[in-house]
Amino acid sequence: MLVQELAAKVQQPPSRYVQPEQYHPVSLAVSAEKPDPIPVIDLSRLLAADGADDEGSKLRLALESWGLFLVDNHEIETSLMDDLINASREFFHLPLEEKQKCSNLIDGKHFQVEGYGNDPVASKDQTLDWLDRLHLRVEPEDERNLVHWPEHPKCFRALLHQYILNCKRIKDCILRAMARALGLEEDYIVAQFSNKAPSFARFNYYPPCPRPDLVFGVKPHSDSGVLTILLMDKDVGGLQVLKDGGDDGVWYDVPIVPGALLVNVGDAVEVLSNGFFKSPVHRVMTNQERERVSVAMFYRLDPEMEIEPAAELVDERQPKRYGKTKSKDYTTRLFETFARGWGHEPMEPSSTRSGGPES
Ligand SMILES: O=C(O)CCC(=O)C(=O)O
Ligand SMILES: [Fe+2]
Repeated sequence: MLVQELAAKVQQPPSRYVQPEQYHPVSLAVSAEKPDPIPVIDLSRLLAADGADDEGSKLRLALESWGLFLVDNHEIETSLMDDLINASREFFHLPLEEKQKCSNLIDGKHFQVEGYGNDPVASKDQTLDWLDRLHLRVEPEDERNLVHWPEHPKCFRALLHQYILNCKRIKDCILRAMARALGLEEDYIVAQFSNKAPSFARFNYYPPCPRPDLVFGVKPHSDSGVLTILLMDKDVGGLQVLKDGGDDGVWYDVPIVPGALLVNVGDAVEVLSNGFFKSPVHRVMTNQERERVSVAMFYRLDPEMEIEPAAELVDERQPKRYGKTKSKDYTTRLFETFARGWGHEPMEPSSTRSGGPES
């Protein structure tokens, strides 16, 4: 059942949405105090940077400590971001029959990654998250499956297309700056993308939830790909990031900064950087009164591509922390661990990490 329909009916979340006690959203430490605030990086200054100046070192520090940062001065018009969020909200507010035209179920039964509906469910023991989604493969452009792209609101497709073009530009700038910050050749990360590398737009819709103390909007996970660019609801927060990993980690609210986008690295960058850059564990809290909408752009490598730490970042002092893995094997492990309840496992040498609801 769609969470939106459920939310309109029930006073209490059904047991399938209630987290086991040890994972209750409130039983984990949350801190409003930030050791160092999540940085806001100015993209135009980053572009001009040569890696040694302020913005480049700010980026490096952000990715070593948080694994994420906010970015402004990115040249996406505020009106485009607002219109896309509004069009997404409008889509989720359409009658069910209209939304079902984009359904992610084939013949009403078999789940496929693209389309509108629930997140995939791997087992009957899986605790479910309080959200619905519209998931679209947006690149390569000639492989777009327009049957899943909403026809209403009328502006939706054009806005999304415009937004994708802008995000691609931002993604490439950031990946180049990241390579510079790691001391690698500027195109090192960009060159890992083949023209078959897929990217996805994921529209998340979180209806109000009667028990934010028991239910997650999205349970803790890390994103498996290379980079995620997130456009957040301007009015309703909920995203939190875990600092310093492991059981002793502390959760911090990601602030809403008007006009800024959130960028986080995924597991693939953690591997390529030999662990210098962290793929952050994050989660989404629900809200009792207000719905929330977000749009995530996920950039992934070609599923057949093998990745491993850059040779330049491995030496006697910094031994290789991850083995060689096929990109698509992340996707498989991602979904298995996420379904088990905690979409992240402590890193071990030569193992891969996994997480992320983006499958
Ligand atoms: O809605 C958000 O703020 C984040 C969602 C998220 O983490 C994801 O879609 O992977
Ligand atoms: Fe995520």
